[in-house]
Amino acid sequence: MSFNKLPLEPLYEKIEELKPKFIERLSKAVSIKSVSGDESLRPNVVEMSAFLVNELTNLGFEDIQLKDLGIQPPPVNDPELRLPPIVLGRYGNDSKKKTVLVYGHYDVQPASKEDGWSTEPFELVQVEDILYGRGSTDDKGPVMGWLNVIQAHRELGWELPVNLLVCFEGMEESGSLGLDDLIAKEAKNYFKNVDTVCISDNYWLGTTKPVLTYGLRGCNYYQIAINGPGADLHSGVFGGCVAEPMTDLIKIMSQLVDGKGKILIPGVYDMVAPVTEEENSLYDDIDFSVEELNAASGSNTALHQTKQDILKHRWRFPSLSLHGIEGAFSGGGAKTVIPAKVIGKFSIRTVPDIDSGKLDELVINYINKLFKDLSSPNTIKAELIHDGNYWVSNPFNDSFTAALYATQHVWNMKPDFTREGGSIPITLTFEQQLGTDVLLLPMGRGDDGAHSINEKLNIPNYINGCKTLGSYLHYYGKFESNK
Ligand SMILES: NCC(=O)N[C@@H](Cc1c[nH]cn1)C(=O)O
Ligand SMILES: [Zn+2]
Ligand SMILES: [Zn+2]
Repeated sequence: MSFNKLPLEPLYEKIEELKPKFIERLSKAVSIKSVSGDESLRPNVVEMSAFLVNELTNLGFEDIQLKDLGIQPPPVNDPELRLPPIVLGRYGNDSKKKTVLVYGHYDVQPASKEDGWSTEPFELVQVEDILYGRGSTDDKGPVMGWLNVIQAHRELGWELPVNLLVCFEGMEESGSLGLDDLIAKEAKNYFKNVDTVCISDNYWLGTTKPVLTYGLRGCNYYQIAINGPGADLHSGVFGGCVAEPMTDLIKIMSQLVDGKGKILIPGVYDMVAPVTEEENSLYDDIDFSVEELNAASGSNTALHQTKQDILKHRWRFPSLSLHGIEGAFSGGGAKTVIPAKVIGKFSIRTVPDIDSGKLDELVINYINKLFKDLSSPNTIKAELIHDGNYWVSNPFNDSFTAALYATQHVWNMKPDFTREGGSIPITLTFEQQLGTDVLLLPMGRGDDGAHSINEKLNIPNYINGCKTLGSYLHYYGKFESNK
C-alpha cells in the first residue's frame, strides 16, 4: 500500500475541539503521585490504576481487568508490599478487523520541588503552549493519548478501524516486575489474535522532527549495600577509629566508570557486537547535532563532539551511570555523622550482544574483588535489583509503514528512523511471546526532561500526538491481515 492520504480531517478537527478536555484528563493523571520506586507511595500507584479503570469504563471499553501480580520480590523494605496491578481493556471485537495492542505505563519517576522544579511536579501547569508536570511526557501524556483517540471517535460517531487492546502497567520505572509472566500467561488468552503492538513511551531525538523507533538499550540496575557500625555515629567521637561504610562505597563506585564514560569493569566491552560499515552510514542521515544534545541537557557537557559519536554512545554502546547513595547525608547544612549503612545505586544500559546474566556475574565479582582489596572490616552485599532487555527490530513492516504514513499526514514530514538510549523492559517480551512486530511511536520531544526536573510536554506534541496515534490505527487498519 502506498501513501494515499485517508480522509481523517474530521478526526483532526474533533481532536482540536477536545483539546481542553484532553488537557484536563492529563492534569488529573499527573495529580496522582504514582511513583513506583517509592514504597510509601504504592497506594497512589494503585489509585492511578483505578483512575484508568474509571476512564476506560466511561469510554466504553469492555472486558476491563485488573491483573494482580502478587508480592514485590526482594530487595524491598516491606516484605508484604504488593505490586500494582496491570490494567487490561478491549475496545471492539470484530473478527474482520485487525487487533492492535497498545502498551503504556501509569507509574512515574520520583519528583519533588526541592530537586529544583520551577513548579509543583504533581500539578500540571501550563506556561504558554507547554504543559509541565511529572509524567506529562513519560508516560501519562501518551497513555491519555490513546484514551483521547477513543473519545474523539465516539464523539464523531466513528467506528474504530481496528480492535484495540490496552495493557497499562504500574512498575515500568522499577523494572516491570511481574509483567513478563503475565504476558506469557495471557499470550494465548487476552492477547490472542493481536496483530501488532504499539508503544508510545519514548521521545523524538530532537525538538522539530518526528521519529519512529526500532531499537532500545536494556537496563541492569544494581545496588551495593555496605554495613558497618551498629548505628550512625558522631564523627568527632568515632572518626578515625572505625571503618566508615561510605568511604568503602565511594572507593568502589569510583572504579566503575571513568570521567569519559568508559566502563571500567573488565569484560563488558568484549560482549558488544562490532559496529558494521553499513550501520556506520545510518548515523549520517539522522537529523541531530551536538548543539541539540547540549540544549536538551541544559549545559555544554557533551562527552563527544560529532553527531555520529553521540548517537553511537546513546544507542549502540553500553553506559554506566551512578544514581545515588541511600543512607548518606544529603540535606543542607553540615551534619557531622558517620552513616552506619549506605546503599550505592547504579545501572548499566545494555546493547547487543551483552548477555545479561554474564554481565551480572562480571559486575558482582568485580565489586567483591574491589571490596576484598580494601581489607575492610565492614560487610558488603552487591546485587541486581532489576533488569530489562535491549531490543532491536527490523522496521520494514506494516506497523512501521502505517506509522510512517500517519506521521507524514499529521506532521507533513517524513520521520527519522531512530534507536533510543533508554529502556522499555517489556518490548522484547511482547515481540517474543506474541510473535508480532512491535512499533515505538513517540509523542514527546527530546528535550522534554523525562526523569529530570521540569518534565514537560508541548501542547502541539500532545495534540498532534493524539492525531498521529489515531491516524496510525486508520492506516494500519488498511493493511491486509497477516493472520
Ligand atoms: N520511557 C521509558 C523509560 O523511562 N524507561 C526507563 C525504564 C527503567 C529501567 N530501569 C528503570 N527504569 C528507563 O530508565 O529507561
Ligand atoms: Zn516511560
Ligand atoms: Zn521513564
